[in-house]
Amino acid sequence: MSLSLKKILTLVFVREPGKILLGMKKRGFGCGRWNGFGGKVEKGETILQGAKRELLEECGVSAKHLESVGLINFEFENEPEILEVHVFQASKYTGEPIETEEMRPQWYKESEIPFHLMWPDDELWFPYLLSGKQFEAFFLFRGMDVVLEYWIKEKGLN
Ligand SMILES: Nc1nc(SCCc2ccccc2)c2[nH]cnc2n1
Repeated sequence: MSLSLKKILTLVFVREPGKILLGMKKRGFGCGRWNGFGGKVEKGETILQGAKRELLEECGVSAKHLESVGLINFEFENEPEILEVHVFQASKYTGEPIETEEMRPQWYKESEIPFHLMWPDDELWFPYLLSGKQFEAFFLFRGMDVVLEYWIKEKGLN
């Protein structure tokens, strides 16, 4: 069996009552879509440290404590590398979000999330994120716009 190539990535959502901070990706993977803040986990750092680092680098927000909310595996048809995305949320943080080369931050009301300008899977798992339900999910993509298959499971606290 082939070695499954996994790329470990992070995704962080900053929360205020009734609102969520999204960033417009200005370059690279997912460019042109609103998303959480995140990216690669570097050698020598934990996934949690990587998540905090990316949040700070991408919008200047410093989160002392991140809450783990989900784990999503993304597979793309005919590509060997699976993206394993660790999803977190931050409700305690310091710093006003600022625009960087990577991301343009904007607060959205939870009732006005711009799903048409986000990855097509997001509207499927956002209800878990917004309701604070921990979840695991899998999405098989054809290209960047079509979800061929998926599942989402709610996770009890271990
Ligand atoms: N919401 C969402 N995010 C991603 S990639 C998130 C991880 C990442 C990757 C690269 C730079 C920064 C952050 C997705 N891929 C396929 N559907 C998706 N949905």
